[in-house]
Amino acid sequence: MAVAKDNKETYLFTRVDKNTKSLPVSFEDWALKAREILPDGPFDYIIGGSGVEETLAANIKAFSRWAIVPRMLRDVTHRSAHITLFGQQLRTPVLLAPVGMQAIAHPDGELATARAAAAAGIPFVVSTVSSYSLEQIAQTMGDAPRWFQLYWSNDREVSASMVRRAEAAGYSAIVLTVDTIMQGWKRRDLRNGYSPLREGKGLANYIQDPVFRSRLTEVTPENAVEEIIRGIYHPALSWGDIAFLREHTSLPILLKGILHPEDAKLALEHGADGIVVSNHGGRQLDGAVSALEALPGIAEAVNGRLPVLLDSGVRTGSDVIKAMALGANAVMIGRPFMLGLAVAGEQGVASVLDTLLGELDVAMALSGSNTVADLNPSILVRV
Ligand SMILES: Cc1cc2nc3c(=O)[nH]c(=O)nc-3n(C[C@H](O)[C@H](O)[C@H](O)COP(=O)(O)O)c2cc1C
Ligand SMILES: O=C(O)C(=O)c1ccccc1
Repeated sequence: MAVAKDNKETYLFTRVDKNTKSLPVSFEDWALKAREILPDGPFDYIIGGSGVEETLAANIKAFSRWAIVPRMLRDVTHRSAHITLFGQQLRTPVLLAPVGMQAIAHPDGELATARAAAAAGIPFVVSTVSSYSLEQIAQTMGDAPRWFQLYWSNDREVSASMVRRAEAAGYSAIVLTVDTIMQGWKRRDLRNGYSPLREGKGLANYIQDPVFRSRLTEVTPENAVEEIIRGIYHPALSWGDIAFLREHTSLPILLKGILHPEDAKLALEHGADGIVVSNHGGRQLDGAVSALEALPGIAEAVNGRLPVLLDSGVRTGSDVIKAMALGANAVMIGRPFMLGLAVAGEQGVASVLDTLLGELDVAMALSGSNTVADLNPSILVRV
């Protein structure tokens, strides 16, 4: 078959012409490979959810309850999935969710993820509990887009200091995670006796922080772990704390972990610039509503007044389309890229992204969608 090299429409054919056998092409296949490579502790930590993993399963099932009703004969030659988010032009509506302690998957951890994200032009949301410091990660990314995820600290000055550092290092938004005021109940980790935080895999940002350091009598990994654990679980977090954060940064602030439409309205009232509809990938409150089920009610409550992102269960290009059609302005993925990282480092993350974006492009074409504006409820049916 004659196949033009740079022709987008022949994406799949050119791909099949290449050797596609070397790396997995689905979430399930990446998970099988990662299972072979990783010890039980890290594998279960990454793949697992809380409780009986009801919400973890619900996140996936929710996507099957919607079907795309494709439109035909719409000339999709010049389609594009680009979006504008906080003034930033992005070629796709996909971001890498904040995932902490990435050295448990691969020794290069966030540095590998950052390089793959930068190469793909996809924003990387760097976690507070990353294995490399936010400055080191920024250095590998040049001008590529990056956001910083904040875990609130009991010691507000530590939070303020981290946000200042993120701003100085070229991060362009702050994602405050509000669903992790304590750790979810994770049976797998209890069974394995595994705590990557305790093992010191998430210290980098703290150890580098001048305010945090000033709180320790002696800066040792052991002391740092104890101090982090004292500070990171913060059941007293309340709407009043958003004002403090607002005073300490001029960057857009997103609240991650919103599931109730009333909380979406409160986020607006308290000056948030965006929200992430998320149940933390089914890792926090088991039995919680799936993110996709929560989305339409939240989109309605927000009514276009601020960007709504979604994560938890996005696995395929069609999933991206469904979330966008139900009101998301962008989506984030967590476990999919972590499995790629575990199996093949930077190349693995790059491959996961390449597959997802390829699927999204084909799904846009076959659903008759030229731009993200075509991704609206008129192309979905509840099944
Ligand atoms: C291993 C792991 C670590 C995570 N660490 C963080 C974190 O540090 N901060 C945060 O806000 N969310 C964290 N999350 C949640 C993700 O940001 C995201 O909400 C979730 O992975 C999305 O669901 P998905 O894995 O089904 O794509 C973590 C998720 C995983 C799997
Ligand atoms: O594992 C997680 O999902 C997570 O978000 C987290 C929270 C606190 C410390 C380390 C990771």
